Amino acid sequence: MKFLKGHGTENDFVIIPDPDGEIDLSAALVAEICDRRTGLGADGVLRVVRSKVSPEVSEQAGQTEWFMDYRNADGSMAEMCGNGVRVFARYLVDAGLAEPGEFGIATRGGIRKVRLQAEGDVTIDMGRPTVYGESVTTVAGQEYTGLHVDMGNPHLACAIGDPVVQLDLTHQPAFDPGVFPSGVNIELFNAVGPRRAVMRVFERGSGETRSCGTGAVATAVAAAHLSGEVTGEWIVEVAGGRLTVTLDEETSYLSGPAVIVASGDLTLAE
Ligand SMILES: N[C@@H](CCC[C@H](N)C(=O)O)C(=O)O
Repeated sequence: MKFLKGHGTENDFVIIPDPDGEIDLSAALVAEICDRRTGLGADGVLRVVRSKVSPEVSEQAGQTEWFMDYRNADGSMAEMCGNGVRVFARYLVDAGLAEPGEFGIATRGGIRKVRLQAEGDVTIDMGRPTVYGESVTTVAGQEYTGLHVDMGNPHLACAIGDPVVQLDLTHQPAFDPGVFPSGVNIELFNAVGPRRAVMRVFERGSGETRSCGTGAVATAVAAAHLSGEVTGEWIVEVAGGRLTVTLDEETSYLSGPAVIVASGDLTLAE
């Protein structure tokens, strides 16, 4: 099996090209690949498959050539992955499978339009965030209130008073399963100035990661709600770098670096 490794602000992925949809990617195989000690190690897997051979996105096939089949490190499927789409787009362009410029990528959460050149940052139109009410989470015994934001996948973005760098995010934060029956990605952030936030994230299916694109947009939405200025540009600083989120009346955009760092052949041990 051919593979590549890439990351977007250190949210890292194993990319598996499977244009004709021939690989049976079981949850166990994904978990094995993503294991950081016994596998290649990654926050998730991006299977690159043509939309027309992917029954899950058959209604998007007329508009997009490629489907990002995203899996979390534990093998579970997710609807969307913002950094994943950016790395996926970088792979398509580097591999000559898409032209630099603008094109759409199919995801379980719908089509996402990307914009990129041969080099440099990758920008995605992330769609209009859906904002629900407040909900609570408990992190290391401390309860925090946040905003439930849907980016295609579920988020709870919490502005907290404690410095996020000091949080113990080793364990799964508690959340209300009545509000999030399929689990949730939890962002904790400090608003550190006008239109700037420092964020940490505990991702559903992957644990704490060094960045999360959908989480960065959810954080900007929650921070913007608190500030009262619901449109404009936000810088979201994460452990792995810096993302720019732009909110307007209609939609949201996510920009940042996305790079491919390695490639090889993967032979599975017996
Ligand atoms: N890291 C991603 C989000 C990946 C999916 C998430 N863990 C979920 O289960 O919803 C991003 O960059 O958005």
